[in-house]
Amino acid sequence: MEAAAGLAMQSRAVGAGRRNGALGGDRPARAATLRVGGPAAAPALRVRGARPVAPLCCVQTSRGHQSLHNSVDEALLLKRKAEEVQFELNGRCIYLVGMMGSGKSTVGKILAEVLGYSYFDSDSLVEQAVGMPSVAQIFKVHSEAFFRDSESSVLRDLSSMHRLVVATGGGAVIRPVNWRYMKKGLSIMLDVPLDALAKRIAQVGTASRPLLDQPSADPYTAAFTKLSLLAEQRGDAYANADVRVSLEELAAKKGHDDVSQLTPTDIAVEALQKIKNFVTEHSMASGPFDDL
Ligand SMILES: Nc1ncnc2c1ncn2[C@@H]1O[C@H](COP(=O)(O)OP(=O)(O)OP(=O)(O)O)[C@@H](O)[C@H]1O
Ligand SMILES: O=C(O)C1=C[C@@H](O)[C@@H](O)[C@H](O)C1
Ligand SMILES: [Mg+2]
Repeated sequence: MEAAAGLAMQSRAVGAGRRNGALGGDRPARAATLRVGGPAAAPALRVRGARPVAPLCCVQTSRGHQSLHNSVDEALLLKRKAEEVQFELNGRCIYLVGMMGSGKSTVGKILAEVLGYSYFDSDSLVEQAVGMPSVAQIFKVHSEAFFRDSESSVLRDLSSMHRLVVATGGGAVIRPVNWRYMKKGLSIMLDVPLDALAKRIAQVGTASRPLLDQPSADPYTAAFTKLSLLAEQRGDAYANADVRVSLEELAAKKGHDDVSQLTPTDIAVEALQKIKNFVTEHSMASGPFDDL
């Protein structure tokens, strides 16, 4: 099925083409072939506690001081990591994969902003292609199989472009053909403990996530039970990702008791570090990472 064949995309330029990388890394996303109707504007880069930066003399309490410094430090670290990886990334797209609620959209927007890439959410693109307001409705009116076909078409179309960060649907990993598309770029798996995922999802309810929506159970239990099953079924598929960011490992490295103490910026910084390691190893093993 070709629900997305007429996919109309306008690359929402989150600073696309704004930053320069060498080796053609400043190539703008090729949006001409695709027009996304009603693109969601990416929010400006948000770092925990960051506000329009007031002069330090205006910061009154020591806590405020601390928070401002933390925010500035985090933002600078993020920027430096992005600069380190930009050259070697060479315009290659980044695909975020992971379970529902793992932070693909949140981290994806930060990465797009700091790398000067455009950000897309594949679920939103499917909704636009099909002409329905939600994935839940597509599942209900059509079927999961119909949604999956459309998702593959969207990923195929995106795979011909450059300088994109794509937050994929949680189940995009299950189809081998999708990996053929995503392997044209670099994939990052966000590995989040199931308990943390279920808590995040329970906060907003399960209605927007048709695979988790079981009216008989409370949202946490419904999410946790189904996510456990999906994690077991999809473990191998997620392992195809080039890079894995484990929140448990990152929290331990930073001396936190719990993954909830990690900010999206912490996770984005770690993702950039892992990307850097991957492209460096890849270049050393098989020549420059520039076979776009
Ligand atoms: N590091 C984090 N710590 C705490 N909450 C987070 C973190 N990252 C994201 N969240 C929250 O978790 C929820 C899910 O995040 P997000 O939408 O980014 O995940 P996703 O993987 O894109 O999910 P979806 O399955 O809807 O596509 C959101 O409410 C978001 O604000
Ligand atoms: O994990 C999944 O299978 C899904 C995740 C969401 O992002 C949507 O793509 C849809 O609800 C299916
Ligand atoms: Mg998302």
